[in-house]
Amino acid sequence: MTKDTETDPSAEPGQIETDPSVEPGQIEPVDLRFSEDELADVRDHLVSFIREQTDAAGVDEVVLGLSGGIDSSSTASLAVEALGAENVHGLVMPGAVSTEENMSDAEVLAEDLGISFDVVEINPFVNTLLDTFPEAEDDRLAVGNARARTRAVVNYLVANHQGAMVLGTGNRTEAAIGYFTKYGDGAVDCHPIGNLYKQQVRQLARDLGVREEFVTKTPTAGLWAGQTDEEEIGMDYDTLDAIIALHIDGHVPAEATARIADTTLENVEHVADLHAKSEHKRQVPPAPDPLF
Ligand SMILES: Nc1ncnc2c1ncn2[C@@H]1O[C@H](COP(=O)(O)OP(=O)(O)OC[C@H]2O[C@@H]([n+]3cccc(C(=O)O)c3)[C@H](O)[C@@H]2O)[C@@H](O)[C@H]1O
Ligand SMILES: Nc1ncnc2c1ncn2[C@@H]1O[C@H](COP(=O)(O)OP(=O)(O)OP(=O)(O)O)[C@@H](O)[C@H]1O
Ligand SMILES: [Mg+2]
Repeated sequence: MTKDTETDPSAEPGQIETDPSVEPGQIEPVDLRFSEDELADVRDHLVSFIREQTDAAGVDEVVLGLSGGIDSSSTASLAVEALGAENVHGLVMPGAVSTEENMSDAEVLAEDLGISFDVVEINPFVNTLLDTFPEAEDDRLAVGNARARTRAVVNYLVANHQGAMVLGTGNRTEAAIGYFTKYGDGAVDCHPIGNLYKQQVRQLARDLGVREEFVTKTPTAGLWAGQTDEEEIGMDYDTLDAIIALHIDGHVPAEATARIADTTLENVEHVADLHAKSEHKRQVPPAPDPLF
């Protein structure tokens, strides 16, 4: 969408900085970023949320998986602000398809934050599963989800043993379309950034001082070799954010959403379909109403 500086208050100089990822002349995305004051309030709010959650659970510590990606980097940074570095523990869990770059970035992030971390190789666990069910070996989704669920087992082993909570790293964009593994990366005690769209996560990450190369790297679930979120979902995150904010959360009709987001009606309908089909992932598993 091209910005109308006459009518768009967010385009006024000084209020919101230009997104450095947008090249001059490139179409600007629907801008969901906070103003400076809003961002400061949101950051405080998320830090307070982590304190409230740990207080309510009666724990001092949190653990979380560190993937080298922006979601875990931002969540870990918020946790350090909320609880202090000594109360945050990272788990770096390489598997058969993790890249060395991401795994070493995860360690760099932990070192930047001054938090303790373990490196846990998940291959032996996943291989044991595949030795038992060799017929699943070529099913990249089933195996990829097993990787995500193995990481959840490790998170909870450490959290139980240390008397800690497991912090989730899910954001609003992923939640809205069910882009997470049920009982994998979705198996956590709370999601501090769970109501932020991806572009707001990027904005917060920069504000928290996360390294720019971590903020701008291509998001990947890392479930199979070469996987990227945007390729699997079929559109870029800025478009996805816009469709979710306008159509799913804002109830703007589909055709108006396509116009405002400068995208196709097919993309809007695809996102609406993903949203509807993933409702079960955002709910507690159902049981029949009691008859008596
Ligand atoms: N209506 C319904 N009510 C109750 N259950 C329903 C259901 N529809 C499907 N199911 C069940 O749900 C299960 C399928 O869900 P699930 O096992 O999660 O699997 P599924 O959603 O098929 O795959 C996970 C997706 O999340 C992506 N992901 C995973 C992990 C991390 C990230 C990331 O961003 O980093 C992304 C991954 O790339 C993939 O696209 C099946 O058991 C299916 O039968
Ligand atoms: N190799 C890994 N080691 C430890 N944790 C992991 C690993 N891969 C995934 N995770 C956990 O699963 C979460 C979900 O992955 P997801 O890709 O959505 O987030 P991210 O990697 O932090 O950010 P991005 O979306 O930019 O890739 C991660 O934030 C992290 O907590
Ligand atoms: Mg990732």
